[in-house]
Amino acid sequence: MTSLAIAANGLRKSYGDKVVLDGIDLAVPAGTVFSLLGPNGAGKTTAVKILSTLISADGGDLHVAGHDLAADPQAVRAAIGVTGQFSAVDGLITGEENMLLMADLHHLSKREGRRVATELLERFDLVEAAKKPAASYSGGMKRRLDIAMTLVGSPRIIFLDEPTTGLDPRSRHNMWGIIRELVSDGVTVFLTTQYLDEADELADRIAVLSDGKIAAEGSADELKRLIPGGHVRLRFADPAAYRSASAALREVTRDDEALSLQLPSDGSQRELRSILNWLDSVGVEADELTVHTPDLDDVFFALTGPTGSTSSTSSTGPTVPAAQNDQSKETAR
Ligand SMILES: Nc1ncnc2c1ncn2[C@@H]1O[C@H](COP(=O)(O)OP(=O)(O)OP(=O)(O)O)[C@@H](O)[C@H]1O
Repeated sequence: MTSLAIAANGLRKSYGDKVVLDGIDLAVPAGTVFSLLGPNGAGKTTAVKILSTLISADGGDLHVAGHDLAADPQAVRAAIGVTGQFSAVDGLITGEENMLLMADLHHLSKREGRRVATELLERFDLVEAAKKPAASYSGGMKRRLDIAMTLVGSPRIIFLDEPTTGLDPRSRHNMWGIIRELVSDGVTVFLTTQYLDEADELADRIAVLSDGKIAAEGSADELKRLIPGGHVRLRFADPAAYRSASAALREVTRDDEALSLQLPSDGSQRELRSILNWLDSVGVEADELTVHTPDLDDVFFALTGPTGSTSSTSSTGPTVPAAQNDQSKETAR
């Protein structure tokens, strides 16, 4: 038994001759947030539907909550919750009735069902609205109710398919708080989203799906380092220090007005140390050093561009004297 909540090896799915998932591998450690990113139609929902037993895969060795998806889908279903584009909320009945219905589906006793419903309605700030028809709820309230309903069965793994699409910024932030709380309770969250800032905020690991394959996978920081564009900016207050630094550094981008120099860098600890050592060795002190990494938008566009996967790995080190620029490209964390 592994500590992976979700493990997929060679997950395949086609519709007719359209290959949607072309043998992808996923490994989601228990108690973490994993985000599957991809453009429209990339296959995110298909992956969620397969892993949550709603549809079957064409191939692959798939385990969720330690159970083989093909051999024991019932056990998988008992361990998971799914919320997302296909909402389970019934608008004709009240929020409370929706919750109690869910409790019935999970075979909770009347008394236990009431207790769980009350607790979750409180937790999701739905007490005031509990006796009103769910159709009258705002988008954010409906999403909260949807997640509350999912939690009635105390799932250890939750699939959230684009949980904040269409929500206003405040509701999105509320939802992020809810997701963080779930994870702090030990729940594993499999999140699909088109919002890169959402993956950046929440996910421990992110996989970018493109053309049926995982184009890249890693933490948000690791992914940002995959593409060129990261740099370190050195700013000087003293024009003389600026001049000596720019004379000594080769291939930097100079900004004579701002007295700043820009060096290509992946922002890793090793590179920063190398830059700092070099500044010390030439006796120059910068007044400000800032690290600029590409954001996830840059990564997303580079990996899922119009021509498909164009993964490129930056091998540009800081432009420090060659003798000191000997660090490998492994990440510092
Ligand atoms: N039942 C189906 N029959 C045929 N094709 C399908 C079916 N379901 C999905 N597809 C196709 O599979 C591809 C992946 O769809 P999917 O809904 O998984 O993408 P997605 O990444 O979730 O997209 P979005 O962000 O738009 O929700 C799309 O090209 C879609 O048209």
